[in-house]
Amino acid sequence: MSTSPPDVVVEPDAEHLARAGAEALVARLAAAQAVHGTASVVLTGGGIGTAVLRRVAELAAEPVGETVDWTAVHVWWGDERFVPADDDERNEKAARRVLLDVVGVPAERVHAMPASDGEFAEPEDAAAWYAAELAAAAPEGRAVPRLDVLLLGMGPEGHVASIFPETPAARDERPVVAVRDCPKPPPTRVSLGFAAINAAEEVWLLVSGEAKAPAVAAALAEGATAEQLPAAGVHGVRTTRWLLDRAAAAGLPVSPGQGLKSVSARHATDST
Ligand SMILES: O=C1O[C@H](COP(=O)(O)O)[C@@H](O)[C@H](O)[C@H]1O
Repeated sequence: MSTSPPDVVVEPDAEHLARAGAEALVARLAAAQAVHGTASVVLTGGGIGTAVLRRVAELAAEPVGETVDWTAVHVWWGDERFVPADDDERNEKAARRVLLDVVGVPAERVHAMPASDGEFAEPEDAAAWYAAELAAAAPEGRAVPRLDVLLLGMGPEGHVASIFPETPAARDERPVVAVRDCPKPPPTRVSLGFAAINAAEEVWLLVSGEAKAPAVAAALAEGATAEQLPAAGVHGVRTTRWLLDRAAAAGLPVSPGQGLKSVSARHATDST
């Protein structure tokens, strides 16, 4: 499938990145609601991903944030740690605390991945259930519903969601996969696979810090396969956007504006 080249947005530091990401997300959700009545977002865990959600919650109290009707937003997750529901490692727990409970997304629109102390004892069963949830929300014959924005963090080795390099998840063609023996703790997880991630309208990778600069550069260069470097294997149907701070962008071969397509998040507009 041919996809347009990624946009690359570089902000001075993590704080500006979180602010820019939050502003862009609010604008995107508002635009999707203007067209469809509802919007859908796929959340990520991680440091900068959670910082963006915190900034979105702060924006919600400002006029610009009021452009989103949070009762009409569907929330999904890109990956989750298969631990008890109240474990601090849960991506869901952080998202609820910093954003969802603050802005009041209705429970029926919050599509959390199962926890290990819930209905399913095995992550494979949890993954199959989440795949069925996605399919139930999708149009006939499709595996996933319209996902307006899918947020991803990235690890220093290039993992996205819980797809780690050279692991079974990186070779799995199912929309949702169970992850065991994850190189980063906790070891048991559930993750969207490439098939679901790459069905999203827009995929935004939020990356901060110099430790991630080599993987950012490798993912944006030609050559790496998705199995070797999962971040290189993700893209949106319409848009793929890398939101970086200067430290994470340090390994890019050319500075934005001199070869890479560079846009300001503030000016990222919806063309739905
Ligand atoms: O384990 C995970 O890590 C990534 C990146 O986290 P970060 O703290 O290095 O930004 C995150 O995107 C993913 O959702 C999470 O489960």
